[in-house]
Amino acid sequence: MSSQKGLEGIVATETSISSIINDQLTYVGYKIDDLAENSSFEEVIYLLWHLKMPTQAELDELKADLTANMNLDTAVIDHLRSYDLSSVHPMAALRSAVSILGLYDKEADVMDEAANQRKAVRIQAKIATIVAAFARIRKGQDPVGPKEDLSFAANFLYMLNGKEPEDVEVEAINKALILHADHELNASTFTARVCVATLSDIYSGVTAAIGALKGPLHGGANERVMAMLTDIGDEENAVPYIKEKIANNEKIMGMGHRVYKSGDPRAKHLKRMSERLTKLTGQPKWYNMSVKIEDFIKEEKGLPANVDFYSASVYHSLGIDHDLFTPLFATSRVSGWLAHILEQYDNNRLIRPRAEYVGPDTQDYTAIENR
Ligand SMILES: CC(=O)SCCNC(=O)CCNC(=O)[C@H](O)C(C)(C)COP(=O)(O)OP(=O)(O)OC[C@H]1O[C@@H](n2cnc3c(N)ncnc32)[C@H](O)[C@@H]1OP(=O)(O)O
Ligand SMILES: O=C([O-])CC(=O)C(=O)O
Repeated sequence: MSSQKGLEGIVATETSISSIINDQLTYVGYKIDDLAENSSFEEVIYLLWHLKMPTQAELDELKADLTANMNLDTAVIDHLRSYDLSSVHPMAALRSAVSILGLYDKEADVMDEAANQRKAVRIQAKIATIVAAFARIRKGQDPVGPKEDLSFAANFLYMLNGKEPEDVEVEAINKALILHADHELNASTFTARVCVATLSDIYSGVTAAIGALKGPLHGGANERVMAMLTDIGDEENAVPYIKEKIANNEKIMGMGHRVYKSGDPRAKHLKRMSERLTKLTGQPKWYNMSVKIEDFIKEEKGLPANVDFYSASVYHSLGIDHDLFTPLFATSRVSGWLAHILEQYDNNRLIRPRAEYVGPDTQDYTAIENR
């Protein structure tokens, strides 16, 4: 029995939700480029959960359902207030808060398909509110509830900032939400599937997935990209800074990908958004710096920028706190996690691989006083 480190190249499940073939990403067969240019996040949620595009009536119903479920139980808000607001990372707050949500959902352990669909709507809606509410609470502000006539993207910004966003901001967040929604068997989605394949509940699956997304080799990279750009400071410093990191064998955040070798198809959309938004905000240096890093790493190491790289300067330009970048990723990716959880329940088998044992040979037990 031999192992494949990091399960590279292992096909662990079948899915009808998304695919990466020849470096092209599709959701249910629809190209990510078409969806990013033409669709709304709510339409993509529907697509991922039902494996078909919604009619107008179906879309309207989902939108209304999401908005109606965005409000949080006061017990959950009280919980957010009880955290150490000066030090708790918003991803840790989100992970704990989603677990808490499950405690207040009477259907948490009801396993039929209709109940799971209802819980999916509640979780998708409330995650956006938790991220926004926590961000406000830690600034000493009260949480703001959703507005009925706003889209998911607009409501997220409204609940975060307490004022209605500009069209350009809504467009950017809507596109970012679409681009991050699903990605085949990435680490957090696999985590969610492993968890619910034991027939554990949907809240456990999403909580586990948030934990996996938090790490810097996965979703946590976007916050670190911005930390790196901030550290670099100006365009002239970009290449010398990166050269030094490479010389020290350090990884450059937002660069490289397990699956894509020629390039991450989502990155070009975020790159264009970054160029536009950094110009609009009068801070083109974030974009220019990013391009220098991308070109250098491509040339030097042959590695492409991944989805996390340009999302950093996009979110920064939208005035979003840097430690909210990964929670924003989670607000989108939860749609994919939920789709995969429902798919896993639908055709379940326990996920239980084997390990190649490389420890010592059989050993004799020695009583503690003789060791
Ligand atoms: C949404 C997402 O999750 S996208 C990924 C977000 N994460 C990041 O951006 C973190 C930085 N990137 C990385 O750590 C990696 O590229 C990963 C984790 C994304 C994929 O990694 P893997 O497929 O496991 O490749 P692995 O880490 O084994 O790297 C292979 C080689 O490329 C190098 N490499 C990979 N990524 C980078 C990087 N970002 N910077 C510098 N070198 C890198 C490694 O050092 C290694 O070199 P070696 O063979 O000489 O030792
Ligand atoms: O798929 C992966 O390995 C990581 C990634 O890009 C994502 O989750 O979007």
